[in-house]
Amino acid sequence: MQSYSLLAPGKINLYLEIIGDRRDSFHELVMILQSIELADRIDLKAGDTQKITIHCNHPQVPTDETNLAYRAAKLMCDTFPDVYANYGGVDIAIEKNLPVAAGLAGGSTDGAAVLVGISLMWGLGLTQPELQELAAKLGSDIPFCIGGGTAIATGRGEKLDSIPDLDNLWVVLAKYNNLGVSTPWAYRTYRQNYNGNYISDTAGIKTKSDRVRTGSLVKAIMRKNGAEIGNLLYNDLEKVVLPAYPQVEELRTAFATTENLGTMMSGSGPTVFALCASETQAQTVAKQVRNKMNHPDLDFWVTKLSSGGIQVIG
Ligand SMILES: C[C@@](CO)(OP(=O)(O)O)[C@H](O)COP(=O)(O)OP(=O)(O)OC[C@H]1O[C@@H](n2ccc(N)nc2=O)[C@H](O)[C@@H]1O
Ligand SMILES: Nc1ncnc2c1ncn2[C@@H]1O[C@H](COP(=O)(O)OP(=O)(O)O)[C@@H](O)[C@H]1O
Repeated sequence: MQSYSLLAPGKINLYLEIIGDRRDSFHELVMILQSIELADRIDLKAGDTQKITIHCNHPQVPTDETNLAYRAAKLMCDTFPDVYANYGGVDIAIEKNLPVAAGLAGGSTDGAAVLVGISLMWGLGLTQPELQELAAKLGSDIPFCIGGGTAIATGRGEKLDSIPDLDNLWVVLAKYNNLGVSTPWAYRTYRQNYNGNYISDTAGIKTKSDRVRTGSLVKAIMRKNGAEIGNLLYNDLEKVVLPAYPQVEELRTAFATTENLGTMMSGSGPTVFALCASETQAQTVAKQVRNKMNHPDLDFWVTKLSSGGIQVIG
């Protein structure tokens, strides 16, 4: 087939602990990543000339070689040059439904969809581990985006262990539409302020000596116990993003005054989310926070947690 349409879901971080600083300029992490149903749509087709082209309906998304979808296509062209020569260029249309620079892996999931789509379009038959190995070359969150669901991510975020998928809960997302947080800035600021927390140095990684606290959250996820999961949400990057963006802290406080399972910033932010037991609860939380904040630039989404990653829809 010469064209494919794919859904590229976003993610939230149920847990993000920075446990070390690495010599390769990345941080050593323990995360629990969770797909959501809110997704971009990617339409791929073979181009007429040996070129990669990107179209996107969102003005803040670059359509040049910095787009992660472009970089994913380029990686496939460079890795399989003979196949590329037979198929001509790649034409990519991105329908952006995920907010941009939001901590929801918007660019990463588009890149993941392009890897999956090109593998199908060129008949490469790459397996999930093979796709994830390619994905790790593009960004730390991209291997997760391929398979999605619920996973423990370690290393810089690219080493994945699946745990039973959580798809029985709902989530409200809120983000100021004129505010984005740069992921490199968030980690750099963390390094500047919290580097002293690391005490041992093994194999080029300075690590904290105290134990990672994901155990109880994993158990709560296995039991699908929403109340426990909500109590155990955690994100180290809140320590740098909330003080620098008081309006995000205010939003988080507004969420905390409503009836939900738990609230947290996702990834490097600035999206704040609340986990909810049902769609009705999620709609009520969104309405209450919208009324309380009464801010024209604040956008809300109600979506469900999802067990799926990149999905081929046509
Ligand atoms: C913070 C998280 C949480 O899931 O997501 P987002 O908020 O971006 O969605 C991820 O760690 C983001 O992963 P991703 O967006 O793929 O980051 P990358 O492109 O690999 O890295 C961007 C930059 O962030 C810093 N970085 C990233 C990952 C990591 N483990 N340590 C780091 O220090 C590095 O400075 C790196 O150059
Ligand atoms: N396909 C893409 N979708 C969105 N942003 C992209 C994409 N490719 C590159 N970018 C760039 O990546 C930056 C971070 O956006 P995004 O991936 O949505 O956020 P995050 O890393 O917080 O999850 C954007 O400001 C944009 O310049």
